[in-house]
Order: sequence, then structure tokens, then C-alpha cells
Amino acid sequence: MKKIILLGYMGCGKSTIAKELSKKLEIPFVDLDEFIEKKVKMTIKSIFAEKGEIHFRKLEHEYFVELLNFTEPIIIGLGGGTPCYANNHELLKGEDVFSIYLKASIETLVARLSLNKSNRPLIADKTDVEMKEFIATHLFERSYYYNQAQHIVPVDQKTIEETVEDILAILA
Ligand SMILES: Nc1ncnc2c1ncn2[C@@H]1O[C@H](COP(=O)(O)OP(=O)(O)OP(=O)(O)O)[C@@H](O)[C@H]1O
Ligand SMILES: O=C(O)C1=C[C@@H](O)[C@@H](O)[C@H](O)C1
Ligand SMILES: [Mg+2]
Repeated sequence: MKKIILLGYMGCGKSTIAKELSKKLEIPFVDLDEFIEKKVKMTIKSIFAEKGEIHFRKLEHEYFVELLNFTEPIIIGLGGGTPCYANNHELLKGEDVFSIYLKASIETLVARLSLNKSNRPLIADKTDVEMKEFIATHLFERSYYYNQAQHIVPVDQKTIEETVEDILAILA
């Protein structure tokens, strides 16, 4: 069984969808952000604050490669920025992986992230208006990398179950 990689912007649902997919497929889910936090015994928030984003991006690459080298099947939920640094987008194209971009619109992302932004350092201090502007620009810059995924699953207006079904259809 190939490894399944879910990617996309913060709030597109990687962690939520991966947990459900993991139950259905009975394959363990590893969230890259949580894996990094356990390995370095720091939260993402404190890594950004104390060590800086560049240090975080190096750790993110290192631990993404470590997960890809696991021999057993796993579902990997990437961080929102993972495909956009350190040539990680090239790793989405491997024959031993299914990479899936959960594609959400700016409106969906703003609606979801405005409810829960405190643990997301890139947007934590932004108002809803600033956040919309930031996400619009950021998503535009990042789309090239996200679109390197082997499959694209639109998630707007879909329930968690509907998105999981779409992914199962791709894997079938
Ligand atoms: N249909 C849906 N599918 C997925 N998530 C949804 C849906 N509706 C609401 N949500 C909510 O959207 C929020 C963001 O989802 P989640 O944390 O899984 O995103 P993420 O892509 O893992 O973000 P991050 O990159 O910041 O870790 C969660 O609070 C989740 O419950
Ligand atoms: O979009 C991003 O660059 C990030 C998303 C999160 O998953 C974390 O990996 C971190 O907050 C950075
Ligand atoms: Mg997540």
C-alpha cells in the first residue's frame, strides 16, 4: 500500500479528513505538525517564536522525509506550508505515494480559520479583514506547489464524510 499524503492550506481540513480516512482504511495517521512537536518537544508556535520560521522549515523537511521512509503504510497530513519549501513538492510525485490536495476557496478558509487561529502563528494576530487579504495572496503564491499533488479534491460545501468518500474513490 502506498503512503497517502494530504496537503493544502491551513484550515482546508487535512487533520480532520485524515483522522476519518484513517478510521475507514485502518491505516495510522501521522500529522506532520504533531510529529515535529513530539520530536523537538516544542509547540509549532514556540518553534516559530523562539527559533524562527527558517529553522521550522528545516525541521519540517527533515521529518517529512523521515515519515516517507517509514516502511509501513501511513496517512501523512502535511503542514499547510510543507509543499512550498525545501523542494518538498518534488516528494509529492513519488511512485510510492498518493498525494492529494484538499482544495478550499478563500471564503471557506477564512470562515474556518477565523474560528481558530491562535495556534496558527502565521495568522494568529490578524483581524478577519487582514486575514482574508493575507490568505488570498498566500494561496495565490502557494497554489503552484499545491497543484503538484497527484490528485486534487475540492472541499468547499462538502461534509467531512463527502470529502472522505471522494478520496476513497481516488484510492479504489
Ligand atoms: N467539511 C469539513 N471538512 C473538514 N474540516 C471542516 C469541515 N467543516 C468544518 N471543518 C473544520 O475546519 C477546521 C480546520 O480543519 P483542520 O484543522 O483539519 O485543518 P488543517 O488543514 O489540518 O489545518 P492546519 O494546516 O492549520 O493544521 C476544523 O476546526 C474542522 O473541524
Ligand atoms: O501554512 C503554514 O505555513 C503553516 C501551517 C501549519 O500547519 C504549521 O505547519 C505552521 O503553522 C505553518
Ligand atoms: Mg492540521
